[in-house]
Amino acid sequence: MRVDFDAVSVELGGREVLHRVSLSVESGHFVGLLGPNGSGKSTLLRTLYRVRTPAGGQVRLDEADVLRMRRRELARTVSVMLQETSSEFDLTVLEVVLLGRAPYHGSFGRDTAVDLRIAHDALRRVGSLDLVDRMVGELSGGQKQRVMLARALAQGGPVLVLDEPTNHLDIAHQLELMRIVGTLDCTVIAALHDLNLASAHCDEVAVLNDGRLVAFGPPDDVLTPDLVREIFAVDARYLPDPAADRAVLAFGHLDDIVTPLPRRSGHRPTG
Ligand SMILES: Nc1ncnc2c1ncn2[C@@H]1O[C@H](COP(=O)(O)OP(=O)(O)OP(=O)(O)O)[C@@H](O)[C@H]1O
Repeated sequence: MRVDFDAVSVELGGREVLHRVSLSVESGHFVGLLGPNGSGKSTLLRTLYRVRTPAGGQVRLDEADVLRMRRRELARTVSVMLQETSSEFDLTVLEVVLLGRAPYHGSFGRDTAVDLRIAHDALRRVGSLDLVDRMVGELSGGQKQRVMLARALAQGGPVLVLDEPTNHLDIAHQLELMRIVGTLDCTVIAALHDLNLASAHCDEVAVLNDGRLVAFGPPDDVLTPDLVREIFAVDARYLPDPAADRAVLAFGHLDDIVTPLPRRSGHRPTG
């Protein structure tokens, strides 16, 4: 399913936090949404699952305006990996993952055998089936995050939205999450902070700065050292990674470049 943000503007607290953002995500593509803190990534994602209503512009799923879709239809179409909230602390892992099946039930619907199978499958895919009977409130940050991915997978829509999905994960689970997401047969939009992770796994990246879209395209075209320097205010350069047959971004403080640190005589190499 194709996702179109068409000149989307959002006002919050009397301030325009998104300014006419236009972005088209092709069906089946994995797009990384990048940008400094406060640049508007979460707000843009929220317009897609209708937690924020644009002051101007339109968000479309194929040709459908999300504001005109029925809530249940939207929930069956856009799966969202949320951060867990305190309301889930008293539920078991299985109960939380089954919440992803709610859009498929009537008001008093019960979980079916199919729902249970889908929930168990989702937990197996994220490597968390062993947690199935644990209370969510007792889990570590990374364990909770994998459970929330399982819930989004159980939701099963053709569009998947992830907001900083890897911030609690150790490096192995970061790579695993990106691998799982990359193999899904759906359109994925993920707010990410790790530029190398985005570069290695996304088809395209979109860069926001101060509520405006400043670049969109394949990661290698977009994430130039100049762009990274300008938008993220850090020094950036590519270093070869022969094992992966690609280059990776390395970062440093801009100040270190402008004003090199004085050499400390005690640490001079000998010999
Ligand atoms: N409820 C709100 N009321 C007023 N301003 C808000 C509200 N929510 C967010 N903002 C502001 O909107 C701007 C964009 O916030 P948003 O959370 O979308 O950024 P982000 O790029 O996701 O940031 P981060 O990387 O820190 O998660 C920020 O300046 C933020 O302070």
